[in-house]
Amino acid sequence: MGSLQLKSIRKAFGNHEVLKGIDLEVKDGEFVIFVGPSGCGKSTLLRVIAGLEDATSGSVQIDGQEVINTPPAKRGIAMVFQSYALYPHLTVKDNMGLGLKQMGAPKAEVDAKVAKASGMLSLEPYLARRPAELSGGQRQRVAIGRAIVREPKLFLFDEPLSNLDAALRVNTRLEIARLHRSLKATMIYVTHDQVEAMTLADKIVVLNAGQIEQIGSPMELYNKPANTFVAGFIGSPQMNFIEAGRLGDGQAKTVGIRPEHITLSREKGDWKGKVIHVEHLGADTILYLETEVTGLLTVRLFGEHQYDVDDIVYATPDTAAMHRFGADDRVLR
Ligand SMILES: Nc1ncnc2c1ncn2[C@@H]1O[C@H](COP(=O)(O)OP(=O)(O)OP(=O)(O)O)[C@@H](O)[C@H]1O
Repeated sequence: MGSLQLKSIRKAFGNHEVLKGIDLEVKDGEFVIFVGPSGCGKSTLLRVIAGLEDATSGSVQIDGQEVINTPPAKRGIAMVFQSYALYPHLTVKDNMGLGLKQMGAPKAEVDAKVAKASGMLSLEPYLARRPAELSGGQRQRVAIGRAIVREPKLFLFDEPLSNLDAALRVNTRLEIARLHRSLKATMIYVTHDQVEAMTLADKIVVLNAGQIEQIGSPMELYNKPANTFVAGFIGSPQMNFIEAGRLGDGQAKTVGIRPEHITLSREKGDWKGKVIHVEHLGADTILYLETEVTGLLTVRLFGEHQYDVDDIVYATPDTAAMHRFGADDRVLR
């Protein structure tokens, strides 16, 4: 079991209120990811859940039990940090088993659980090494293994892949997804990386300036953003925002259209413009246009295209995929 309930969590450092009333329900077995711009309070919220930071007010319940006054070690959680936080003088095996050993578990149990976790993470060849003799990816797997060995109710990950190179990030991401499936554990994960959030999460929590902007599955946030903040934050390249009046829409303030929901033609279309930059990414091409109606417009075309800087083109949006936002920046349905 590992459900989590946060009620009205507030946290201030001096006069600076970093969390402004967070309410959140995480079900047993869910994978929940916190995203948001730098400084919005993601890590602070994770640390409040872990008990590494005291909330100024509010309630944290794990499996229905209030833990706000419970020390971190007694909350039944395990945290994996970006910096691995391994003991340099201990071997991989001892790093992984230390938590259980300190809790007084018998040696045979510690050995069995370390063997099982190291099997899941393909760490068997490295058990006798010390952290300095491992690559970054291997160290992060040891940190994850150490969390698994403790069989926590909740796994908390604070940007665990940020120190890894691109290829290793992908591998380790797959490994975390696989672990989540096999352990059926509750995981809460902080990241800057959109791809990680979209691919790993059952539920994404978008935070902004200490408040939740929207909670939803990755595709809900992509297809039905509640406001311009979420619309602009989820999706890369970013959604285009156009002043609604320019499109003759008197009711909305802003119209949003994703770069992949626009087609281009050299002959005809809705918005005439000039190509100002082209990015060939292999599987797709990103074009930046300047059009009279929309101003700067980003267009994403699948495959390779022969458009060049200074070409005159016509862009046509898929009107069914447009998002309309009102004066308060909330979506109009
Ligand atoms: N111990 C502290 N003392 C004072 N201010 C703090 C402390 N820890 C965090 N803050 C401030 O709280 C705010 C939120 O920080 P937090 O680390 O939670 O953000 P974040 O969303 O995780 O950012 P990033 O993505 O850059 O890691 C920031 O303005 C930060 O400067």
